[in-house]
Amino acid sequence: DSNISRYEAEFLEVCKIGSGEFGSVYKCINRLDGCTYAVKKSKKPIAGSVLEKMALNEVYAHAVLGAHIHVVRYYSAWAEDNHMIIQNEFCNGGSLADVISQHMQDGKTFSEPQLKQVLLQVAQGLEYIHMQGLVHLDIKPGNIFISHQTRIKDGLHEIHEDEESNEKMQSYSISPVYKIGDLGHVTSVVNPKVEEGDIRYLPNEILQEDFDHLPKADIFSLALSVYESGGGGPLPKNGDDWHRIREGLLPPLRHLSHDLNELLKDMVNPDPTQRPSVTSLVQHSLLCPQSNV
Ligand SMILES: Cn1cc(CCO)c2c3c(c(-c4ccccc4Cl)cc21)C(=O)NC3=O
Repeated sequence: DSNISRYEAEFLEVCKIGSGEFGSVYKCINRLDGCTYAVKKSKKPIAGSVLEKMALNEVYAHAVLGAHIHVVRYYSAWAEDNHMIIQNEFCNGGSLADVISQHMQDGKTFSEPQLKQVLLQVAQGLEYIHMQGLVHLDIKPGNIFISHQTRIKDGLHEIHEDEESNEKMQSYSISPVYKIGDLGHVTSVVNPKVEEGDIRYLPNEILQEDFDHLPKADIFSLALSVYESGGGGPLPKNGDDWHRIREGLLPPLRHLSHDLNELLKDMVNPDPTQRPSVTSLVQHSLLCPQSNV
């Protein structure tokens, strides 16, 4: 194979923005279009292995899931020098997990209107995924990315922290946009190949290998992601606390309304058929615009 790296040829690597057993993610500027992207480099998985299936799965899912404002946009993927590389939309506001750990440090938390925005926007992204006959299966704060845009006098334009012109521009920031990322566990509802997601956000039926209501597993994980964003974390990985939540016992968050606490409780109902569908969520009176100003 040619020893010129497409990664080096096409991108200027700005900095590493994440790493884990999956590989590393870099903030990169494309030399041709000048735009910023998130580029993940992972060791090329062994041919025929589960990891290879997941890596291909992720690319197939992105390809099917075209463009939706609440799903991180995919641009390209390729293999080079024994690595898999995927180029995605860069979200400049970090992940929901970053915001939660920031809140833990400075003792702050999301307000009710902000939490409703997280719930509504991620539900809209999930509705798009479910409508394609797919499920995410790893919804969690670490996979929900945030994009801040500033609206200048006329039109929208992304802020880049290194852009000194911001203060001169008459710009003001508008509310953040939440986007579902990391499609590595995405599978089809009809012919599921389930790779379990993060145990802290997983409903019990998936652990029991009951895959008859997969879309409702995403609803369960979304509820716990919002619950943790509202200060209900850190969430248990096992033990009695883990099982209590799976029995539907979710201690109410005191600074939130009874209605929002009840909605989150409905979303973690032990019986997946009793949890609201994503369509009923996005139309829920509690989440519609006039109710959360
Ligand atoms: C760790 N990390 C930090 C970020 C930036 C958040 O401000 C990030 C992104 C992505 C991803 C990502 C996740 C899974 C697969 C591929 C990618 Cl590029 C990971 C990211 C992604 O697809 N888009 C991102 O912004």
